[in-house]
Order: sequence, then structure tokens, then C-alpha cells
Amino acid sequence: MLRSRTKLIELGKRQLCRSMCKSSELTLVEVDDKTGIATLTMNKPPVNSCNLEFLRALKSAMKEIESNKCSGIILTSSNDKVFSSGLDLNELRQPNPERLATFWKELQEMWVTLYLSNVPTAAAINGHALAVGCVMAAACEYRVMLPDFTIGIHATKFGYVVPPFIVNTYLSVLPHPVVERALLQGKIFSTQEALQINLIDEVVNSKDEALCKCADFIGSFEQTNPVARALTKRQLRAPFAKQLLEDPETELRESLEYINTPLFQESLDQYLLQLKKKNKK
Ligand SMILES: CCCCCC/C=C\CC(=O)SCCNC(=O)CCNC(=O)[C@H](O)C(C)(C)COP(=O)(O)OP(=O)(O)OC[C@H]1O[C@@H](n2cnc3c(N)ncnc32)[C@H](O)[C@@H]1OP(=O)(O)O
Repeated sequence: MLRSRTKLIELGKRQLCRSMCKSSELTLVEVDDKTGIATLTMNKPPVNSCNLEFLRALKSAMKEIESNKCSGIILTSSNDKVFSSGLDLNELRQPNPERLATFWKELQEMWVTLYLSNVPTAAAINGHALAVGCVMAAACEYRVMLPDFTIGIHATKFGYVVPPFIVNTYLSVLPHPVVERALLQGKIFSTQEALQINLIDEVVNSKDEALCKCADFIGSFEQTNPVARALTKRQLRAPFAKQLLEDPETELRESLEYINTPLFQESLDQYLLQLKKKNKK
């Protein structure tokens, strides 16, 4: 009787996995039948830059994973050179006001969903993780990275003022003086440098190894009560998310005002030109 019930549960889980895999072209979710760990693969070619649709897909995949009572989330990329190149800069350039507001709200909501996720979160960083790409990795509880890539928030280098929730993501991983220097310099770290400052937890040589390390990390909570774990995590992280949870409108208004300034738009134009030029060389 017990065995057949277990079989039914297993079957149910498999069906759940299949239905979740269909959730979006931009994200792929695979659930391990044995561990219940969901691997959420970012799949927006060419470089997982976050536009409105991608942010929406990420948020809804994370919510779906949580509501299906998976045991944890591993965030990774289908591109073997780029984890994520951060925000899609085209969303910020001469923006349509309504789309920009929706885009920024989605960014806020995706961040809150990941940062305060009820389940353990781990990033298998199998490529460059820049700006919001780094923020997504840092919002996870554990990070493992492959060698010879880069990670960091270089916003100040190209004229962006870093919003408080992004500062707070760094502050929940790194000590204040390290955050201050990194953000003010717009520092991009190599894998090895990131390990030295504890921005990442481990370096591994392959994506498979990264996924295994993340699964081990999530497995380390097997003996804890999931509700107690989730509430304790929320308690620890709430001070960093407080501003965005209590008053997202102010952050939204300030960001939109700043994005629309000629100063910001001019530096964005220059930066995008540089990006394109690099590819023509
Ligand atoms: C209040 C507002 C301020 C908010 C401040 C918050 C802080 C950060 C927000 C962000 O996340 S801004 C995003 C910053 N990201 C970057 O600067 C990354 C730039 N990209 C790169 O350095 C490289 O593309 C890469 C990620 C290292 C990958 O290099 P690779 O050689 O593999 O690929 P490329 O040929 O360079 O790129 C392919 C293609 O994609 C375009 N592209 C790359 N990144 C972006 C992006 N973030 N947004 C839009 N488009 C991007 C790149 O130009 C290429 O296009 P084509 O030339 O092929 O048309």
C-alpha cells in the first residue's frame, strides 16, 4: 500500500516535471525526481540579457518552482560563456514610459522573489555574470563558478547610479568596505578574485561539477524544518529588502527619473556604441 502510494507520488512528481519544462522558451525548469531540486536554466540568446519578457519568465518560473514544493533552486545558463549580461540595455535606451515602468517593476519583483525565496537557492555560474547577472547570483544563498570568467557590478563605470536594492544584494554577501570599493570602482572580478573576497563560495572545472556542488549545498538542509528555515532566512534578509517591500514606488520613481535624464541617456548611447564596436573589430 505504502509502496504504491510512493509510486503515485513519484509519478506525480515526474508529470509535474514535464509540465514545468514547458513553462517558457526563455527558461527551462528540470526537477530531479529523487531530490526535488529544480534546475532553472536561463535561455535567452545570445547572452541572457534581461528584458521585460525574460524578467517575467524568470519570476514566474521561480514562483512555480516554489508553489510545487521543490526542495531548492539551482540557477544556471544554457550559454556556456555567459551566465547573464545583466539588464537588456535596449530597455533603458529612449524608453517608452509605460514599458519602462513595467520593466522596472518586473525587475523589482524578480529580485524580491529570488532574494526572499522560501527554498534554498544556489547559482551555478557557468559564464560571465555582469551587473544584474551578478546581482542574481549574489541573491542566491550559495555560488559556485567556473574559471576564467568575470563577475561584478560595473554600473558606475558607464554612468549608472546603483539602486539601493542592488547595493543591498552585495551587502548581504560582502563586508561594507569591500562593497564600497567594488561599487565605486565599478570593479569586475575574475573568478579567482571573486573567490578571494568570498563573492563566490567555490571554483569548479565544469558545469556538471557546479550543478553537483549546488545540489550538495541544497541537500545540506535536508535535516532542517523547511518552514523554520524559510522564516529564519526571511528574518535575516528582511532588513536588506525592507525598502523595496515597503515602498517600491519610491525606488521605481527615482530609477525612472534617473534613466530619463539626458546625462544617463548620453552615457548609455556611448556605452552601447562601445559594445557594438568591440564586435566589429
Ligand atoms: C537607475 C538605473 C541604473 C541601473 C543600474 C543598475 C546596475 C546594473 C544594471 C545592468 O544590469 S546594466 C547591463 C550591464 N551589462 C553589461 O554591460 C554587459 C555588456 N556585455 C558584455 O560585456 C558582453 O556582451 C559579455 C556579456 C561579456 C558577452 O560577451 P560575448 O563576446 O560573448 O558577446 P557579445 O558579442 O559582446 O554580445 C552579443 C550581443 O549581445 C549584445 N549585448 C550584450 N550584453 C547586452 C546587454 N546587457 N544589453 C543589450 N545587449 C547586449 C551585444 O551588443 C551583442 O550584440 P550584437 O553586436 O551581436 O548586435
